[in-house]
Amino acid sequence: MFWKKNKVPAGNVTTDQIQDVLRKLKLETGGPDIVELGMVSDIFINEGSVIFSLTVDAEQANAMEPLREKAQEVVKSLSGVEKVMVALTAERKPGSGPSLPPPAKPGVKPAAAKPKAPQGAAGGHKLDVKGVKNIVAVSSAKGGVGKSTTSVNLALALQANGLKVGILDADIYGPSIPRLLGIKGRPMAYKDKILKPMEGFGLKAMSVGFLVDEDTPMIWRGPMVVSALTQMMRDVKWDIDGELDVLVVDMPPGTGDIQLTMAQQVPLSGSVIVSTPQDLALLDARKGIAMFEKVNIPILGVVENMSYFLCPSCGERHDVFGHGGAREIADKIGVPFLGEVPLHMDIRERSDSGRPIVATDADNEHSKIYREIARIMAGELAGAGREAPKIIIE
Ligand SMILES: Nc1ncnc2c1ncn2[C@@H]1O[C@H](COP(=O)(O)OP(=O)(O)OP(=O)(O)O)[C@@H](O)[C@H]1O
Repeated sequence: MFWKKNKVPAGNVTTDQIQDVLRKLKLETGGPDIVELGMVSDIFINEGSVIFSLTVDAEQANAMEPLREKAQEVVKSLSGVEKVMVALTAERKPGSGPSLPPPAKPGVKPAAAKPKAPQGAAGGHKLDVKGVKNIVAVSSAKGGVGKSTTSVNLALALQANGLKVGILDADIYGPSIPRLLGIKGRPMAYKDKILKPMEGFGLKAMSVGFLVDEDTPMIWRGPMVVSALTQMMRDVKWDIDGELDVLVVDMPPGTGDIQLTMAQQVPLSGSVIVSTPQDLALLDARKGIAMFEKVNIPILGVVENMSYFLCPSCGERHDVFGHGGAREIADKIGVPFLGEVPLHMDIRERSDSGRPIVATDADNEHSKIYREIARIMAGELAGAGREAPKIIIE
C-alpha cells in the first residue's frame, strides 16, 4: 500500500472530486477559492484515506485552523472517503517570508553553553511546543548508522540521570520508535485535537508509526512531512505527567529540505550528531553539522556509534571500521565529542526486540556509556561543567 498522488478512483473518490469540494472554500477576506490560491498541496489518496496540506502564512497558522477543519469536513463528506488528514504547513515559497537567521560568527559560543538553553535558542519564528523545556535533535545525515538506537538509549539514559524525558520519532519515512520501545496500540485523545503521548519504559513517546500501520510505506512530499511533524510536536500533551526536561527528537536521515525546514521551525535547544567511523558517514556528519550551523542551532556534540567491535567471546576490542574518526572531526570543527558506543550484539538484540539496553540492563557497561554521554549532554543543556565549545565556520 502506498500513499500516492492519484488521478484514478481509489476508494470511490478522485483528486478532481476533492478539489471540486475544496473550491467552495474561501478565506474570510473573500477573493479566489483556496485551490485557485494554490494553498492545496498534492492530494494523496490511499483507498478511503485522503491526506493533503494547506499552505498558510506561519503567523496565521492559528487563525487558519477553522479553515483546516472545514476542509477536512467537506472532504470527509464525499462518498468513498473514510479518513481525512489535513495539515497546515507554513512552507515558505522562495523569496517570501522571513529569511534564515544569520549564520554563527566565527568563534561565537553556541547557545547551549549559556545558562539553560531554552527552546528556540536558535531564534527565528518557531513552533510553540508546550510542556517541554528543551528539544534535542538526534541526527545523522546517512541512514543506518544507529541514530534511532542512539536516540532511544540516550533518552533512557537522560531519564536514568533523573530527568523527565520524551521521545519524538520524526523519522516519518521509517518510524522505528514504536518497535524499539516495544510499544503497541494507538494514542488516545486528550482533548479536542490533542493526543496523549504513548509511554515506554517511562518515556513519553510519539511517532507516526503509532498512527499508521508499520508495513505501510509512505511516500510523503516534503511539506506534508513537515506538517505531520509539527502536528506531532504541537498537538501532543507532552506534559501530561509534568513538564518534560528534554524531548529527544529522532530526526529523519538526510540533510535535505525537510531537515532544514525542521531545523528552522522547531525550537531546538541543540543537536546531537550520530556517526559511524566510516569515512562516508563522517562526510555526511560533516554535512549535518554544516546544516545546523547554517541555522544557528547549537551542536551539543558528536557520538561515534559502532565505534569499535567488542568480541563477545574473547572480550577483545577490534577497531573494525577505522576507529576515532568522529572524535577527530569533532576536534577539528570545535564541537564536543560526546563519546563512543561499541558495536555489540547486546545493543542490537535488545534494541531490535523492543528492550533497549539502558532500560533493561542498567548495569551493563554499554548502558554506562550511554549514561555518561547523557550526563555530558545534560551538562551542555544546563550550561554546567564544561568549557563552552567554539564553532568555527570556515
Ligand atoms: N552500537 C550498536 N551495536 C550493534 N548494533 C547496533 C548499534 N547501534 C545500532 N545497531 C543496530 O543497527 C541497526 C540500525 O540501527 P538504527 O535503526 O538505530 O539506525 P538508524 O540510523 O536510525 O537507521 P535508519 O536511518 O534506517 O532509521 C539496527 O539493527 C540496530 O539494532
